[in-house]
Amino acid sequence: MKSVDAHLAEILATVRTLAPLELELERSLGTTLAEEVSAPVPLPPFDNSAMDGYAVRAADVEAVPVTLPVIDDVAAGSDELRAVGPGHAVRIMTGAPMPAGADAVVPVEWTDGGTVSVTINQSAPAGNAIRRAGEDVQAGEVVLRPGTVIGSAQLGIVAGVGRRRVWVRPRPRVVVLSTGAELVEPGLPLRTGQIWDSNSFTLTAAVRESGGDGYRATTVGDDPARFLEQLDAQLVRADAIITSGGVSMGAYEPVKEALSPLGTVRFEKVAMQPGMPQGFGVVGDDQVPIFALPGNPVSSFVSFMLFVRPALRKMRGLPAGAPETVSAQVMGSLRSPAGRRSYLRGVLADDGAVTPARGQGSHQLAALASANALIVVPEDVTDVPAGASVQVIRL
Ligand SMILES: Nc1nc2c(c(=O)[nH]1)N[C@H]1C(S)=C(S)[C@@H](COP(=O)(O)OP(=O)(O)OC[C@H]3O[C@@H](n4cnc5c(N)ncnc54)[C@H](O)[C@@H]3O)O[C@H]1N2
Ligand code: MOO
Repeated sequence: MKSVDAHLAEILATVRTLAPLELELERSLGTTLAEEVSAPVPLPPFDNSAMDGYAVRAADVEAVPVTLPVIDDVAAGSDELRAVGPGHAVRIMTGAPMPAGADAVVPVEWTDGGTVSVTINQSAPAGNAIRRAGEDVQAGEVVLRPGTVIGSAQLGIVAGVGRRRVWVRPRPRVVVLSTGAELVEPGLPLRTGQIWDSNSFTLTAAVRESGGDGYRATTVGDDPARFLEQLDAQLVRADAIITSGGVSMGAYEPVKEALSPLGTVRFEKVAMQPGMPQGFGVVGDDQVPIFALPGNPVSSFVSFMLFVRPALRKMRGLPAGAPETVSAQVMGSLRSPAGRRSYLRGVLADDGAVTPARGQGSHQLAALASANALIVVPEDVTDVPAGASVQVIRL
């Protein structure tokens, strides 16, 4: 059997980092920056007031109380400014440019709030409540480097330096296609032998959580020809395809039957539990990577975490490898098949104790939903006693 590490290595060697493109700022959330972004001007661009109050000469408010004439009113955005002469005050708002001559701002709370003249009750030292030009960023300074994932604050600074469009590696578009004649859309009634399709929802959501744009395609039954038609229709909008089901040893395995003859997708047994049957390869003229995951709900989810998620990171231009693990102490005994690496579901507490979930079957989706960690049991270990130290992957 192929090892988990060898399978991941093959996947990472096959998938390519997506080419950069220039996107409108609004569409760049969750993408990876592919250029250096710098500020064309200093930020703030000019000295300005940090508070609503009065711009004065500090020397004029050393002895208080003092009453000064208010010679002007400046709001943020004002561009016609009168200089503040000795003994004068200018009413000023937060963000408004400092008028020439003034070297301090007295907050309105320290005054009587007058508009013709103002009585100041507390001294303000030179520089008080002034935000200097370039205090955030100098002109020409780099604010974001390539490889940065654009979140809300990063999107904000791109706008803040005046950019409308930005070069990024896009979020990978991933089409999720589940197969199985027994599958029914949630919301519709079940007949004997049917189950509601959950995998396509789980996997599409997992794509989104992993920084991709997941598209859930219509489920296909057990007919390989129908599967190929649907795959063909979806390829135009996909940077990667995920299928679920139809990859093991049964009589109706549409994914395996449809893809094996192409010669570009391999179906193998990977030494893990759950998730042993795996298909991976490329399809179509553009050699789109395809992950043919096993149909059991826990198996497809675990396969996604181990293989698809790192691949999506590589496509996004981010460092990619096996999921990180942390040490934990297991609160019950565990069993694992010899020669296979197990990923058992557990609840990891803040104190580093991990409690195995009640159901460890590949079909026990509720137990997966109750878990927040996968407990990793190495290939050469078959019994883990309660209290042992284990490695876990946080979900
Ligand atoms: N004789 C053997 N039988 C099986 C083997 C084997 O090695 N020899 N492997 C088992 C393992 S391990 C797995 S995992 C499954 C993988 O099966 P398939 O990928 O072919 O998936 P299906 O047969 O279509 O379905 C398996 C199971 O999962 C349910 N399912 C499928 N799709 C969905 C979905 N979208 N939402 C919810 N549940 C789904 C399906 O009803 C089946 O119960 O094969 C074992 N058998
Ligand atoms: O390997 Mo299967 O994925 O255990 O249920």
